[in-house]
Amino acid sequence: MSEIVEPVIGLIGGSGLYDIEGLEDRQWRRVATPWGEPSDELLFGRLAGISCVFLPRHGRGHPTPPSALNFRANIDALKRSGVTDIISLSAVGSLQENLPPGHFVIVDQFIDRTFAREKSFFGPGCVAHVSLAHPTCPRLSDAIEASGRELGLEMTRGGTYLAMEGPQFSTKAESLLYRQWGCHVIGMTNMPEAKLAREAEICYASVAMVTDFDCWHPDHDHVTVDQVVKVLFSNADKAKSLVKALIPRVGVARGPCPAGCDRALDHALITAPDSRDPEMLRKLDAVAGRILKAA
Ligand SMILES: CSC[C@H]1O[C@H](OP(=O)(O)O)[C@H](O)[C@@H]1O
Ligand SMILES: Nc1ncnc2[nH]cnc12
Repeated sequence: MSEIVEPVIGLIGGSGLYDIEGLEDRQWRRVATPWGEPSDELLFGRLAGISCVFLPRHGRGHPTPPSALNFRANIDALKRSGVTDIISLSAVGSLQENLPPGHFVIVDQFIDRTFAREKSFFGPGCVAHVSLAHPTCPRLSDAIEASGRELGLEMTRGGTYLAMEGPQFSTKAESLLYRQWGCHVIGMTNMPEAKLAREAEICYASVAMVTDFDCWHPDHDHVTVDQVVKVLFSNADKAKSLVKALIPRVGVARGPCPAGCDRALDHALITAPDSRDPEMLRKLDAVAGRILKAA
């Protein structure tokens, strides 16, 4: 693959981010998927002439908790809409002293402790195993870092996001354990989102915006939603500036992803062509269309 691609940027807005300002030709549209309903309609528009698609992760008004999110429908809907790059914007708790509320972390690793979610597009009738050694896209993360530095945001490049099931926040014992594991931030949503983006061959990067110190810190109150929401709004303003700066940087026509995110399925399918379930293949039309059409 050597062609030049015009990126279509997908933005997944987490808690506190239910809209994107400054989009031209804005249109909220329902996108149907074989995996069910996404969290909400998708907002289509252009920013600096670049095509963007925004999805509020929990829906407008935040009706949907983390465990009830249809992650497969969300990622499929973005893929089906032509999205090449996903920037996830998320509220997180901090597990490190040097990452205070208001700080942004460009996540590069995850530990997935979620257990009540559909985590793959593949399954009986079409089995695939993609690599997740490096679950985020370095090219996209470079662009986020450059834009964040330009804006003077307090930002750290690299960090491990502990994905918990929720909806309750962690116990102190859990929080201390995750610190021992070397995790930097904790949230409830980036998994299986990042896994599914990889299966769908979409570059994925995550901006984790710290709202609290979870419950491990001896000098801070334990996390509450009130406390999170207080910080959320100032984080959301910074996130909106970041997005505005970032889109022209990510949106330039470019070649294939140097890390291979856009070719993740090249060596992942193991089910022999004549053992594949046609119904399953139909559902995979958007996610794995590139590779299935070539087969
Ligand atoms: C309102 S605090 C807990 C909530 O916020 C985070 O969600 P998101 O990543 O969509 O910003 C966290 O993971 C929880 O779902
Ligand atoms: N402390 C925390 N734990 C899990 N998810 C969060 N989102 C924001 N703060 C959080």
